[in-house]
Amino acid sequence: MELCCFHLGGWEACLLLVLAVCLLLYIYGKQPYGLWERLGVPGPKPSIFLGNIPDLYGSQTAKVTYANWQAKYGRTYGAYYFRKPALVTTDPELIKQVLIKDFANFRDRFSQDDDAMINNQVDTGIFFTKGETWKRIRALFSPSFSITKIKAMTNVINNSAKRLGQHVLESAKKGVPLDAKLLFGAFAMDVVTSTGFSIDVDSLKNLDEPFTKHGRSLFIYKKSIKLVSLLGCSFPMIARPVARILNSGFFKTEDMEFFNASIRRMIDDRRSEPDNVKRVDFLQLLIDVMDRNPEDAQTSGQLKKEEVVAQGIMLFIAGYETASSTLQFLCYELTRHPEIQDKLVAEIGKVIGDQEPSYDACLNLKYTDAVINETLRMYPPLSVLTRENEKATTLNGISLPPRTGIAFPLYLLGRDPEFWENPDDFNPDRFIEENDTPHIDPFAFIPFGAGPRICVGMKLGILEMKLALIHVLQRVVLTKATPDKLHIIDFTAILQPAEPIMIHATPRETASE
Ligand code: HEM
Repeated sequence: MELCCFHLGGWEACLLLVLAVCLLLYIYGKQPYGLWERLGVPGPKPSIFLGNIPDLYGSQTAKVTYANWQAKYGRTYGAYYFRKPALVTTDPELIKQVLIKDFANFRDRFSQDDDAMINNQVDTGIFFTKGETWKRIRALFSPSFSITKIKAMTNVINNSAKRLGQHVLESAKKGVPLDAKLLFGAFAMDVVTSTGFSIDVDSLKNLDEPFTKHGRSLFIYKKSIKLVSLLGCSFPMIARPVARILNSGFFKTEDMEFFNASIRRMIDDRRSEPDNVKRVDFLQLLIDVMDRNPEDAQTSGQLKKEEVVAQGIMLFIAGYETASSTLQFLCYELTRHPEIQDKLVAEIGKVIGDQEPSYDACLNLKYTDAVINETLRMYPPLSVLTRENEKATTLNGISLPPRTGIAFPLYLLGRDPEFWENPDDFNPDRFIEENDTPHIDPFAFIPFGAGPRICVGMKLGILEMKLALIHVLQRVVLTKATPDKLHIIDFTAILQPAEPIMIHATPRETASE
C-alpha cells in the first residue's frame, strides 16, 4: 500500500487501518452528546456510545438512578438514552403540556432510530407506530374498547375470574402458597385469549399451554437479548438491517412467530366460516374493520392483514404484563394491611353480595378503585412514560430540536413527597374524595398515561382487576406473602419484583366454590 511517500509493510498498514477505525468509532461514539451542554440544561455526563444507559440499566435500578439525578439536577434535566437526547421531567405542568396542550407535536413515543429493534411482526402495533399511521390505527382500534364492547365481554372475563378464585381456594385448602405473578399472569392471559380471540385456554390448569408460555416469556429478557438491544441502540444503522434479516429484535423471535402464526391462522379460519358464527371479541372487531376495504388499507383508512396481526400481538404485550403485575403487588400489600383487606371485602360484600358482578356494579366499587389506584401509584407497571416532538419546539424555555425524547419517570413521581404525604405508605384513603385528603395533582398520577394517547385498554384493565379481586377475596383471606422486603427491578421500564412474590391464603369461612 502506498500512502504519500511512505511505503508501508503489511502490519503497518493494518495498524493504520485499526487506528483510523478507532478514531472514526471514537468520533461516532462521542458525536451526539453536545446538545444539553449547548442549551445550558443540566444533566448527568454521558458515556461514549451508550449515553446515560449504564447508569439506568447497570448495577443499580433505573428508579434509584432517576431519584439520584433528580436530587442532583432538579425536576427537569437532560440525559441521553444511547445516542438520543431526552429531557427528563417530573414537573406536572410540563407533563400536562406535553401530553395534552401540545399533543399535536408530541404524538409519538420516544424511540431509538425508528425502533430499529422492534420485531417485524409487531412494528405496526399501535404502541410502536407514529404520526399519521398511529392516528389511523388508533381511530380504528379504539372503538373496540368502548364501554358497550367491554360490557359485552364482562361475562367472559367473569368466567376467567371465577376460575381464578376457585384455583386460589383449592390451593388455600391444601395450604400451598402461590406464585403471584404466575397466578395473575395465567388469569391475564385467559382474559386476553378469551376477550381477544374467543379461545378458552385455562392457563391456570396448564401453565405450559403455548399461549401462556409465550405470553410469560415476552417479558423475560435473556442476557443475549439485553446485549443485542444494547448493540442495536448504539449502532442502529447496522442493527436494523441485521435484525430484519435475522427476523429478530427486542422480543424473542420464537414468541413473535408463535403469536404471528396463531393469529394469522385464526383470521384465515374465521374467513372460511359462515357469517352467522361471528364471535364477540377483539379479533373479530379488527377483522370487520379490515374487511370493509381490504385492498386499499392505507388510503381508505382501514387495516391491512399484517396490521390486524400486529394489533392482536399488542393485546398480549399490553394486556398480560400490566394487569398481572398490578394484581401481584396489590395482593402483596393486602397481606401487609389486613385492615385494608377487610374494608375491601366489606365493600365487595355490600355492592356485589352473592350476585354475578356486572360492569355497572363494578363501577360502584369505590374503595376497590382506591386500592387499585394506590397500587398503581406505588407500582406503576410501566415505570417511565415517553414522548418525542415531531417539530422543533420550546418547552420550559428550552429549544428542543425535532425528535428529542421526553421521559416521565412515573415510579419516582408516585413516590415524590412533594405530591404524596408519606409516599412509601400504602394508604388507599388518599384516593377517597370525601375524606379530608389533600388535593391530588392529576399529572402527578398517570399510571395509564394521559391525553389522546392514553392506554386504550384502561377500562378493560380496571374491570378485569376488580373481577379478579372479587372472586379471590370472596373465597380466601390473603394471610402472608414473601419476600419480607420487596426489591424492585425495572429493566426497560417494566416494574418487576426481583424475587417472585409468594402468597399464602386460607379459605374464607363463607367461601363458596
Ligand atoms: C393495569 C393495567 C394497565 C396499565 C397500568 C396500563 C398502562 C399503560 C400505559 C402507561 C400506556 C402508555 C400511555 C401513554 O403513553 O400515555 C399504555 C398504553 C397502551 N395500553 Fe395499557 N395498561 C394496562 C392495561 C391494558 C390492557 C388490559 C390493554 C389491552 C388489552 C392495554 C392496551 C394498551 C395499548 C394498546 C396501549 C397503546 C396505546 C397507544 O399507543 O395509542 N393496556 N398502557
